[in-house]
Amino acid sequence: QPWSLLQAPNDLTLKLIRDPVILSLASTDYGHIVHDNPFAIFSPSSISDISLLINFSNSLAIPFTIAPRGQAHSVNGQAMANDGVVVNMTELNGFRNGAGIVVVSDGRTNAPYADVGGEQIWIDVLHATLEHGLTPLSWTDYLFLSVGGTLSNAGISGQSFRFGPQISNVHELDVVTGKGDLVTCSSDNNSELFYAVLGGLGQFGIITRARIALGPAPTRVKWLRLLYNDFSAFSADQEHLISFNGRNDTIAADYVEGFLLLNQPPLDLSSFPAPDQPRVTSLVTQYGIIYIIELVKYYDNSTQEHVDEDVKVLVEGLKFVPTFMFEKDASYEEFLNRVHADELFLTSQGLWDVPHPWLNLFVPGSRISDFDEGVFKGIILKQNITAGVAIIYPMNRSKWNDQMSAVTPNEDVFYTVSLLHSTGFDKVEEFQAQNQQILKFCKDAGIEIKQYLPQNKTRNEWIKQFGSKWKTFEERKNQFDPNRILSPGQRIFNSI
Ligand SMILES: Cc1cc2nc3c(=O)[nH]c(=O)nc-3n(C[C@H](O)[C@H](O)[C@H](O)COP(=O)(O)OP(=O)(O)OC[C@H]3O[C@@H](n4cnc5c(N)ncnc54)[C@H](O)[C@@H]3O)c2cc1C
Repeated sequence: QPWSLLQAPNDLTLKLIRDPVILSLASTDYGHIVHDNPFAIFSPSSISDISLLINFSNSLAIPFTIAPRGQAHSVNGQAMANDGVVVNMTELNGFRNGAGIVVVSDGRTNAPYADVGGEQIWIDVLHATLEHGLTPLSWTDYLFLSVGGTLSNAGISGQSFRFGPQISNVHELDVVTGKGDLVTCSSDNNSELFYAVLGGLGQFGIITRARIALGPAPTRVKWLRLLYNDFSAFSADQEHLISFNGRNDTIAADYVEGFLLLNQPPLDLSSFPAPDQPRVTSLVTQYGIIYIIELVKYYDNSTQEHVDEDVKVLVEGLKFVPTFMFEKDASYEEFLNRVHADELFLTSQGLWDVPHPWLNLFVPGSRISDFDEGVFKGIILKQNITAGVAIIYPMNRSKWNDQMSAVTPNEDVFYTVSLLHSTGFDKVEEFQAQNQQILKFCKDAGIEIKQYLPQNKTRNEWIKQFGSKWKTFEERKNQFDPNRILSPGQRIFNSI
């Protein structure tokens, strides 16, 4: 009943924007595929404004839906609210009435942390913590994402094998629940809400502050790429690299990811040194598909002396194609913020704000070779549409906490596979059809994948996605958002 909003108390009405231009901005996202029109945008100037809005919705006979919008870097309308209200979280930052970013370190006894507003973006968290010689431990590849947005999913990158996803690096949260209560929660205090919200797809409450674990910041990185023509050697080496974790942290890599290089236009080799590009091209042409391990070792003044030796030990015995190892040295920030350079370039070419029919999957380690055969070498290589950026790397399930809402395959090692397509508006359906084909292949082959940043449509698909966690997920919804008003764009409790 969105029109009831027009009878909202004055102090709320003033912050509800119905300007058509602003409304249209909130009806799109990084995917440019789904367009849900909100009734209004809400510009909170304090955290209690969010409580007021939720309380008002709950007071109505038919409540309206509410979607917190971080950076809207979702690709399937997850931060939209059709005929509901989109909360522009960024306003909390603008008015400086949110939690801001406060770094706490007494330098001696307690482990350092940062108290960060849910609306803050990770690049700002990085800058604020680096000023203290500190850094969060777990990252996403791209840093212009909001803290509330990534914690509602998991927040994964090449550091996850070692430190777990970002949701495993949070000590405490402030959350405005779907009942309008502002609650502080942690693993010891209101733990049900804490675990619900982490990976909870925005279903239980709006994160207004997160206490993030920090560690000493390195200053520089050794950044390596190793090329493989054989998938089993590639995946065995990736799994070998992530197995150092916990066994020998001094020589363990700090980041392990992987990419595909496919013999499909456009073959972008700009990240390889110019003199090497011809021989990389020959390799790709010869094999059709090349797998790349991307590996990083951090260092600083105190470890500079032996970092080269550490890297040598790390790559010893790895089975990449001889001489196809590329190494560079970069600052820690340049490495972490690497995707921003691509963003600036793509924006300058008009290729950033285009449709993104992405598919992100978690694949059980025991079936990753079948996935390679059926999907990479099968569906993707054989079809005549370009793969975009294809990422693949393993993670250790032991670093995930099963009490949290986030779901993973039920194996010690599982892989994230991200097919990050960007395309013209006329080609979206072709990519969506390919994504469906991949999901069908997994189903038919009995590969028990989980979607990351899930895009399920039916209730049954959601039940399957959450598996044994579905019952708890549903109970938590009843407990914290009984009127089912939060984040309707995920299409979970309003699915068909
Ligand atoms: C270029 C690019 C690179 C990416 N790389 C990675 C990566 O390496 N690793 C990774 O894990 N992800 C990655 N992502 C995905 C990204 O983490 C998610 O899409 C995330 O949701 C984006 O954050 P956001 O602030 O844009 O969230 P939004 O899209 O604004 O919101 C996402 C969901 O969270 C809800 N939400 C937003 N704020 C809050 C809050 N404060 N409290 C509760 N719920 C909230 C929304 O209602 C919505 O349902 C990438 C995305 C892009 C576009």
